[in-house]
Amino acid sequence: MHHFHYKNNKLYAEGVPLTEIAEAVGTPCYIYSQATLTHHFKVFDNAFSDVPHLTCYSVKANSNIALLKLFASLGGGVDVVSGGELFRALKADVSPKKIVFSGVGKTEDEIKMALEADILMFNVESEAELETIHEIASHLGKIAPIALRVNPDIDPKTHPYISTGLKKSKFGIDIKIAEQLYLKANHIPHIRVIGIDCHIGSQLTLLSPFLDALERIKLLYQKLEAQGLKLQYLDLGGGLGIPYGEEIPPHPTEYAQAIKAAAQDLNCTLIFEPGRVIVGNAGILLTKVLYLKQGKGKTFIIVDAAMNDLIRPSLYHAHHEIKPVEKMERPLVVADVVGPICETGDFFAQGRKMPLVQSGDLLAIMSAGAYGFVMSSNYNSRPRVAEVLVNGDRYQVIRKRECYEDLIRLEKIPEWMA
Ligand SMILES: Cc1ncc(COP(=O)(O)O)c(C=O)c1O
Ligand SMILES: N[C@@H](CCCC[NH3+])C(=O)O
Repeated sequence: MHHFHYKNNKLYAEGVPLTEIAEAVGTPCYIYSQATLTHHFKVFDNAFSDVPHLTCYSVKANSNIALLKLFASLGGGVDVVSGGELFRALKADVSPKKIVFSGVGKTEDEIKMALEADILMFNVESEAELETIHEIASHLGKIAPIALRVNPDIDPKTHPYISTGLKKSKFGIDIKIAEQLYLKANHIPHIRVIGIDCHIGSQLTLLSPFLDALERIKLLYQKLEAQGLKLQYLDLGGGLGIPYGEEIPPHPTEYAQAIKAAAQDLNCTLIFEPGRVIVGNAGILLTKVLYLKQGKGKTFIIVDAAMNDLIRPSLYHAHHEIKPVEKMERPLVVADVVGPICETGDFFAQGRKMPLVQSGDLLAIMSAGAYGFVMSSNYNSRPRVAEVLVNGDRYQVIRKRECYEDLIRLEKIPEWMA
């Protein structure tokens, strides 16, 4: 379904021309399609509708509270990795019993907050963390529901920065020692062992690493069951990739069929933590061309968005399609699309065939709904941009553009300098 589409050579988000949003809200800004968000969530969730499951949207991909509210209204839970994400989820009225808490470095305050909220479970990533959770739970007179996040040592065949399920990575508990830790955890008074979890990486474009990981997890699950430890939840994390350019990742229904077939002999509730596959292609970053500049043997298209707004190209050399908001007869050039920041790494595309745009033209940087706004910063003291949600013919700003005052609001000049 294409909710970002051309009509009369103009790019629309659902029923709204992007030129209209640019005029009213200004650029740069993020624009999300509610129809796409809803469709992606439903396609994923419905693919598992014939088995007990819970879709826990991974908040880190895009944490805007309006989006969390939307997924909660569709019956979703969430996967959080910090107190801040938990706070947002609770504000968005996500049911605490649909919240899982992952992450290698949960602080005491975060653990306390999650215990007080009565979340579904902690995905525990080390023995030391398990002990801390136990200590805090016993202070509070609570029982902490947990799963161990097991590292199955599988190569997800994705970018090294977003691979998490290899033995050498910081994530999860080595599958070789997980069994012992399970048996130990099962006897800790303020801990209730209810699940098993793994997450091997992000932007996976093959099914096989998911299935290889599941095979290993399944073996451990069955070993534990044989020893009388029956786990109620099997959390397979997130990671399903999306097409940014040429790649063709498995469709969620294909993914679901393969997982369901492999897990059919396990009598448990499946949990998923999809992020990118739900929001990635439901958002764009709208930007305006500021200047054209002829470099040595190449053209620079300088736009008003920068790496502080969308860091994926700079950080991972990630590919994002860049489309003109108004299609015109223009010759093609090979260009670098760059931002105003004082870093050579501040680019959205390098050596890309682009229409020879002019100053004032609008461009849409596609597939920017996941790990876009959430990874933005104030580098170069650039206010963070607005986020806009489109719903049919309507749209609304769901996060205002920051102003210069916002940039210094939390800062203080020491008294001795006054
Ligand atoms: C524990 C965990 N769950 C879920 C996700 C979501 O991943 P994705 O956005 O690739 O679906 C991540 C990010 O990789 C993660 O670290
Ligand atoms: N930030 C990464 C994904 C990280 C996944 C987090 N576990 C990206 O933009 O692709």
